[in-house]
Amino acid sequence: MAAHAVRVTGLTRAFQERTVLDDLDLTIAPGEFVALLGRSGSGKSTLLKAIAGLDHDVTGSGELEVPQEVAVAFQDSRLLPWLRVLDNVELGVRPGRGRAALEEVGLKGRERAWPAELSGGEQQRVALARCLVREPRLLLADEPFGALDALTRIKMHDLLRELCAKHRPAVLLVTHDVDEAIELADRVVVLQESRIGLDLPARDADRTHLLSALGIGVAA
Ligand SMILES: Nc1ncnc2c1ncn2[C@@H]1O[C@H](COP(=O)(O)OP(=O)(O)OP(=O)(O)O)[C@@H](O)[C@H]1O
Repeated sequence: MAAHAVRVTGLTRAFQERTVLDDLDLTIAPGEFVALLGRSGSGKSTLLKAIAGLDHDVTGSGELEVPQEVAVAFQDSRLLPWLRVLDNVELGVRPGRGRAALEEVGLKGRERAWPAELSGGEQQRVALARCLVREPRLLLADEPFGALDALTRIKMHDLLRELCAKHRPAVLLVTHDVDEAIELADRVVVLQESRIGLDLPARDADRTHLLSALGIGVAA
């Protein structure tokens, strides 16, 4: 097995005059779950897109090593409205594995539904199933639960934890939610001033410390 699921060295990305990522390094081990925090506009999505291979304008002395089997989940499920749930899940992959994946995310029986007939949480479950059928070695998730209500979010946390324990992909989860990061991840990293400023095991991560790293003061 490869020594790492992601290895980024010297990654730089600028938009016009503004350098968003500057000579950034990040390594993720196989099976490791990393939560990426950072202030709004700090470059979290930019980093995720670069790792996903969706950004061809990254520059610098950058070296990007990412496995072939990558799946990406976004805040909106990005399901195609004209395809039924099962066809969305199996889009671009060999048919046949979608039913099992839908069962894994608790949507057995909804294969023939249209995306518009599903709730937001159910649509995110379909998006997770779509990731699962790809058997990813790396799952990149950009605020996948950001638009969900609190209760649905808790259920999705449980589901993601369960799926990760079973399939063991490496995960890079972009989130605004410090508690979500500590709860789900093995390791928490914070983007600060265009680089990884803070990098620590989730078990050592302290809520107040992380909030202050994000520039959010907490009253004692
Ligand atoms: N295509 C683009 N063109 C110009 N500027 C961009 C582009 N994409 C991102 N940026 C800028 O880069 C910076 C980082 O954006 P990014 O979306 O990565 O931040 P983020 O940390 O994910 O923010 P948020 O938490 O608010 O989603 C922002 O200032 C944004 O305006």
